[in-house]
Amino acid sequence: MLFVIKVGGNVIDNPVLLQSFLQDLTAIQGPKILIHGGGKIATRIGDQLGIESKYVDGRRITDAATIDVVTMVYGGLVNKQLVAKLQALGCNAIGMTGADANVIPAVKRPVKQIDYGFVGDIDPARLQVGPLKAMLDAGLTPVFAPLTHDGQGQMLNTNADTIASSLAIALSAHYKVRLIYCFEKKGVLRDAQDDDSVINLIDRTVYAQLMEQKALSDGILPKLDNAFAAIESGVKEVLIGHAADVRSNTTATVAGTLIR
Ligand SMILES: Nc1ncnc2c1ncn2[C@@H]1O[C@H](COP(=O)(O)OP(=O)(O)O)[C@@H](O)[C@H]1O
Ligand SMILES: CC(=O)N[C@@H](CCC(=O)OP(=O)(O)O)C(=O)O
Repeated sequence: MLFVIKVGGNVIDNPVLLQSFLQDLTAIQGPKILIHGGGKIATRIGDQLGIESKYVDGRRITDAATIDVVTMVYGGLVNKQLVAKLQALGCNAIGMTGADANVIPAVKRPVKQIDYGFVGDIDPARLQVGPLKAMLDAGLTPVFAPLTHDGQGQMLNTNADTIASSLAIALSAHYKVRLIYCFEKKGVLRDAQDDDSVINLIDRTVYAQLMEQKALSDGILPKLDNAFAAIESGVKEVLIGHAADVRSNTTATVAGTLIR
């Protein structure tokens, strides 16, 4: 079993939670890949540089100044700090973006009503997973920043949840894959205000009901869309849960929300 594990910006921003998450990750035996976000950190550093973050429907508009900020923050600061912390724990991590070894080629999102700027859309069928297999065979743990490239020298910003599901889909041709989304809630909640209202299982029918009840908003929506894309494209298991539950989520006794 290959574990493809995504950790969000709210966990990365919490030093205590992050450290115990990285310890748990290190303890997971067998091949694993980490994908990290960091949207909140990019916003904070952008503010410090006088580059304001702009969003449409909760999605970042990545103009020329912003792609430089996110390349520095995701590909540099966050990625290298995670790699260094994992190395300190004895996990042989190797930092990656989608440009490295050409693992994730992307196309700049076409401009329709909204110009998202330098945002990359991915086709999982175009991913080059050969170099990743070689890294995993060598005992390395790839750590991906949410960045891709257009093959013509331009870096692109891609949502970390989407990178995780695309990698999971592409690797499912070679491994039995469990995709685990780790964030700061115990799973998908029936009531976003009640941290204990975790829904154990979500299928398309339940998803439609939750949408109708307006129980879902913000960042949980792309997470669920990406989770369904994965489960419908060859990924064996998809889980959404708390970062503190990552170890049990690699066993048979899962905590959080199972997607089916
Ligand atoms: N029903 C729900 N269950 C869980 N989270 C929800 C729900 N509705 C809205 N959310 C929000 O979605 C957020 C998760 O998305 P996001 O912040 O993008 O996570 P990450 O950075 O880990 O990818 C949660 O922090 C929560 O505020
Ligand atoms: C295009 C796009 O949405 N890119 C995201 C990438 C970071 C991310 O996904 O971070 P979290 O997982 O912490 O939310 C952004 O710049 O916000």
